[in-house]
Amino acid sequence: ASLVARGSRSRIARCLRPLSSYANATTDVLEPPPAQKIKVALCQLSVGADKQANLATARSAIDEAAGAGAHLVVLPEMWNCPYSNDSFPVYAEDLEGGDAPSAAMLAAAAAEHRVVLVGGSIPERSHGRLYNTCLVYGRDGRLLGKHRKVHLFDIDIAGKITFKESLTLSPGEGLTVVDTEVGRLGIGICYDIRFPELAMLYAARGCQLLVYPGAFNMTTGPVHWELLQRSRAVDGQLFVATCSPARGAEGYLAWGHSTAVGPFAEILGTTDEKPGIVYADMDFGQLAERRAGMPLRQQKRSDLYSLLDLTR
Ligand SMILES: O=C(O)CCC(=O)C(=O)O
Repeated sequence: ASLVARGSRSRIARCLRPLSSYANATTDVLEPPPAQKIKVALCQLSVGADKQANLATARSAIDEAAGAGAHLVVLPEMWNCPYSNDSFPVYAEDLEGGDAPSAAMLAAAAAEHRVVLVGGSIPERSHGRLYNTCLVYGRDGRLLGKHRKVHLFDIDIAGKITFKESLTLSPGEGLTVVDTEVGRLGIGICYDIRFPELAMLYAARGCQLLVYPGAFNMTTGPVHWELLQRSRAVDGQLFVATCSPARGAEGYLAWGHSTAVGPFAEILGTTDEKPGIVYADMDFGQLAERRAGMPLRQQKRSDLYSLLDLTR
């Protein structure tokens, strides 16, 4: 009953559908939009306690990236606030409530520079709950998509790192595929990258590039960050981009290493832990080439296994 009260009625109803009714849900692979060649900028930003300063830092990075000819600009996870459960409620913005300076800055910057902007993530307040939310803007500054992190970062690795986003945040309830002027994007936030089914559903829906704003840490970053990106790219035969905050001197220490990966798992651009912008050229025409050379989609044994898209 409490679940229903929290607004999950439709989700429960969906779960009660007989499995057989999903049978064809993921076999219909959507064709991607026409292939484009784009320049992507991943802005690895310094983030501190001063929200105004964080906004100014983000704005000047977008300006710089656009000035360098980027068509798609990406910001990090939680770029307007320190990454901590104490900070999320304090820095959160109500996107429908009219007082959302971070969102306003993103919309204005996208429109002014005529770039597609994947605005990292910020804490969002909505109807008494908090979400870790990514806003995607088109070249006219219009909001094209909103992804609320669906897999919350709740881990406890003894003696290394404990974090529990669910203490303050609620999970999103949907997948986010966004058709933009630069191509079809699938959006995930940080921990979402650990779930291959999400990425494979995005691939099935014709996404050309998966974008994950993220802030891995000093324990999982060195071992998993690049591995996960290259895995998602090679499984889905598509492009992957991640964007992290730069590493600060205290508090949550982000791994950094914002990276762009091609559909053969090749690293197209990466960096260390310091602030900076990573540029990568992506030719979405390569997707057809890679998929023709290694026709994994046709070779799948759908008679033995399949991925169910429960959102359809
Ligand atoms: O998956 C990890 O190791 C890190 C994830 C994370 O930092 C996050 O989801 O914010």
